[in-house]
Amino acid sequence: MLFGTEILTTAQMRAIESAAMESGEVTGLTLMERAGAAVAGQIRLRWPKPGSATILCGPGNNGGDGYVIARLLAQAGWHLHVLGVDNIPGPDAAEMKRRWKRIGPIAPLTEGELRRIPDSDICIDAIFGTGLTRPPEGEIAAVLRRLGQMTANGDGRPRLVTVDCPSGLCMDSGVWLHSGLGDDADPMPLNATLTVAFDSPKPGHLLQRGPAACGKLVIADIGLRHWRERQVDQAANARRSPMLGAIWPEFPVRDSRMGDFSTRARIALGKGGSAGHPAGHKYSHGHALVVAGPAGHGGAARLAARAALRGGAGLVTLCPPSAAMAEHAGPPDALMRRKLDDAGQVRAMLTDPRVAGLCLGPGCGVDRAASLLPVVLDHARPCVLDADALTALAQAPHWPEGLSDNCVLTPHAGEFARLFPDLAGRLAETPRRGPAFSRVDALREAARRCGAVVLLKGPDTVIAAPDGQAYIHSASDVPWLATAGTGDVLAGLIVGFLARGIAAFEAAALGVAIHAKAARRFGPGLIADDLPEQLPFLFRELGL
Ligand SMILES: NC(=O)C1=CN([C@@H]2O[C@H](COP(=O)(O)OP(=O)(O)OC[C@H]3O[C@@H](n4cnc5c(N)ncnc54)[C@H](OP(=O)(O)O)[C@@H]3O)[C@@H](O)[C@H]2O)[C@H](O)CC1
Ligand SMILES: [K+]
Repeated sequence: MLFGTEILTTAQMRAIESAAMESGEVTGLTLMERAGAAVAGQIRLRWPKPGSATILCGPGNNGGDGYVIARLLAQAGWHLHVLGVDNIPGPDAAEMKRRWKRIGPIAPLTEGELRRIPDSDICIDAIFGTGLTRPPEGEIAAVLRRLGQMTANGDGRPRLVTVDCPSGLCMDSGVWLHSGLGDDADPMPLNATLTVAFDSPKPGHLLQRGPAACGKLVIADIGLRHWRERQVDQAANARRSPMLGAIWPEFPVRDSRMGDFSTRARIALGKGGSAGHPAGHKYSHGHALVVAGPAGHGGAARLAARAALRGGAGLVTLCPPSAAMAEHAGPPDALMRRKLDDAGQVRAMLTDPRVAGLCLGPGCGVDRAASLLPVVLDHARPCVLDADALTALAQAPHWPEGLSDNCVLTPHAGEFARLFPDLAGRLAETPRRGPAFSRVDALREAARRCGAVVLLKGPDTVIAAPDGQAYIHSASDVPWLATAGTGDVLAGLIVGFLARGIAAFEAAALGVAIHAKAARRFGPGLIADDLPEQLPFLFRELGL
């Protein structure tokens, strides 16, 4: 299943590029010309009136792209300053450098030179691309630092455009590589207006610092689709490289092999939802249980239950302890209530085969979650474990054993650190070499260890299944989603989808995407209560 597009690691990208060139059907020079033309084209699209540009060219093929851009912008009437490394790069970049030299000079790529030349309308960073393996140091680090200072105000002048990626960012993880020599030796994080990347997004464009560093991300087609599909399929068939996808609902679909988001959502929800059961009974749409906690803490579970209802579960029952029943007396009237005081009562409820999903955690209290958890896990019913259930799980004697792949864990960073302290520790280390340990690496390992689907929440949510399949969902454009209670809504939405019969990995992915879409649709000022109310409109817009 692909929502929108695949994500390629830098190693996969290199392999695809090599396969294309080895086929003899396309040369490296042609690919470089297409890459440079794509960037020059995007610049001219945004700034149609020729202006002034400073182009910084590094020692490898990223620098080669920079020389192509220089030639094409010069031909379009732009006034240019080109700075480059005094080396003999690989043959393609060397040829592009020669072609540029017939048009204009190359000044040394030094901080002093960058200070000397007058400010331009745009600076183009073609220093490092996917070939970066270690932190920039010395003169290049100083250049990058100066570039960061010059373009710190993302909307001011000069604007920063990066070729393939911001230089210094590890494209497999989205973190800046550090020399360990201190701030003055390390480049300042870049803050681009536009990044034009080639063929496919890389994890670093979407994870951690990537979205802020890249600015607007454009993926340019440079004619590698044929080789990409072949390589990705071969790797998947050989089970060498499990799929890493982007859930990118707003992103235009590149080519016909991939369904767009609404098509995928229609297929998934149609399977278990009303489209699949035209004369469906409420139980055929699934019965979800949402466990609530002690009196005074009922809001979180009610939010989750409301989201499960709006998400399309046929029936949702909220299960508070007897002492808290009274506080759940209000709307929605569609919500059933049933008291649940001990593990024996959960066991009795779960003997009903119509219970197709259970949500444990939001507002539950750690002790109560811990007392109910063994029975929930014993029944291996599709479930979402969130919030207090995750804290209880981390303290459980047999953790990380006992889960199954129809279970979704939805930790935020703190809960993830309690569940997988070693993985959280590795993520927190200062990255000194690329490829740095990424959130995708961490989540794949977490899901493999515990045998469940794990979803790490954040502006760059990562979801992984025990077989290694993973998604990145980038929601850096909806910062207003990070507000109290939105996680409870997400847990409820996923359990609603589980109850509809959707498999855990897909239910988690759909839940994350629809949750963010609802926030995007509502806009700033959103509170968690608003999210479920957006769902009917969204489903209608998606044609569900
Ligand atoms: N994807 C495609 O199909 C195409 C990509 N293109 C462009 O090519 C780059 C990748 O080019 P590559 O030459 O592999 O890598 P870079 O240009 O990013 O950099 C490699 C050179 O930089 C040196 N390097 C790496 N890290 C450092 C550092 N910290 N300090 C100094 N120098 C560094 C590296 O040297 P090594 O010693 O490590 O070998 C290389 O000399 C891609 O991003 C696209 O822009 C094609 O143009 C079109 C097809
Ligand atoms: K770059």
